[in-house]
Amino acid sequence: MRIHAIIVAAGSGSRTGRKLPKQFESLAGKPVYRWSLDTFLADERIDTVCLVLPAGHLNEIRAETPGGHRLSLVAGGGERSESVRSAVQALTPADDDILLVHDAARPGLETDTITALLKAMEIHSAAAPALPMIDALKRRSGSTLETVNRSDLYRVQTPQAFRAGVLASALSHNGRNFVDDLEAVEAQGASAALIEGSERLSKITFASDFDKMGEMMDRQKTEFRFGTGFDVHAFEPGPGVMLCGTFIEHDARLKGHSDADAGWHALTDAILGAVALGDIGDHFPPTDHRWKDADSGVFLRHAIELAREKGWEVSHCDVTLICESPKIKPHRAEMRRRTAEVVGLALNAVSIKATTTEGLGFTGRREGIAAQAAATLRKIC
Ligand SMILES: Nc1ccn([C@@H]2O[C@H](COP(=O)(O)OP(=O)(O)OP(=O)(O)O)[C@@H](O)[C@H]2O)c(=O)n1
Ligand SMILES: C[C@](O)(CO)[C@H](O)COP(=O)(O)O
Repeated sequence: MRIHAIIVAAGSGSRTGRKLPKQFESLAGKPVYRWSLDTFLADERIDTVCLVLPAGHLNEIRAETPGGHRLSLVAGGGERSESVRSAVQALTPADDDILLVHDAARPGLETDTITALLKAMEIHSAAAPALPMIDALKRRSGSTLETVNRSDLYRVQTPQAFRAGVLASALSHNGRNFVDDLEAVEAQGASAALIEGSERLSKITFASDFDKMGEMMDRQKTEFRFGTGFDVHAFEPGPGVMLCGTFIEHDARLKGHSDADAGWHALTDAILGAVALGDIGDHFPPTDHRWKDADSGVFLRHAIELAREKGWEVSHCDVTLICESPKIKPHRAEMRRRTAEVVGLALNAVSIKATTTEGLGFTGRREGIAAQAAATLRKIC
């Protein structure tokens, strides 16, 4: 089963009263159509994206749109339903594939909506985001008004999700233009779910909608992740230990392939854990001679760089060192300073703590040191 996104962007946007079709106007830094295109392309669950354009814009948009083999561009028709038909024909999906049909004029698409639609599609053959009616509804009849019961009425948005076989047959058996794609399958009695829509998903229809939508797109969303790490190193004879980038004179050193800095190893794992990129051993195997006696700052910086490549920044960390000796407190300020420097954080976002295990276990018997760490990472979406 494959998942295909169709973005219809072949309309003329006549109701805006502007010359350029609304989907090509710039909004909060990029063309309107690019917002949902980028959201679909960034989503690894989506196998292919089909962007439907006015025939006259195909070459220009092809030149300025990245997307590789997952993106195809198709010429649309005179009505919205014709544009959807062109995309379905070009994609040739299998009957049980999922199609997500979306208006380019709704730039505020978020991944959460795609997730909710795909969940609904586990039991339904169609699904769409919808909002309840919040204003009173009236029907005019001559000079009098009649109140309409709004309890079962909804404003339906896009993307609208379908089993491809259901939508393809509904569109091919009826050549007319539908208000939306759900209308095409409603006549066939398909089971349809409504998931929670949002104001951010509103459509740009009139010129006045640009300002409202631009403000919403400017309001960026911050996503947070939290990771944890744990590490242990045994003592062996030596002049002292390296912990959180700080050398502490002691009657033993920590045994390890690298400098055995258990504090920074736990922190490295917390960062890798937050972004689900495996663990320190995957990236720096103890069998690799390059890491013999290595400064653990190299591991920490590498984890931060890997997270950064995926758009994540470390915003806080908290390390707990577990040992009877050496005493950590006199070195805590230096450990925080070194950690803040390497991770690129303000001092007040770096916590280093220490505890004993009250003489119990291997740390209590002074056989080694354990460390655990937590890290918060944030991403501006
Ligand atoms: N022949 C058409 C008509 C519309 N659409 C797309 O369908 C979406 C929703 O339609 P609507 O808001 O009605 O767009 P327009 O038809 O362009 O607007 P207008 O009715 O004001 O001309 C838009 O992304 C639009 O580009 C399309 O791909 N092909
Ligand atoms: C497809 C649609 O956006 C779903 O809400 C809506 O039906 C389009 O209507 P319009 O009259 O073409 O704007």
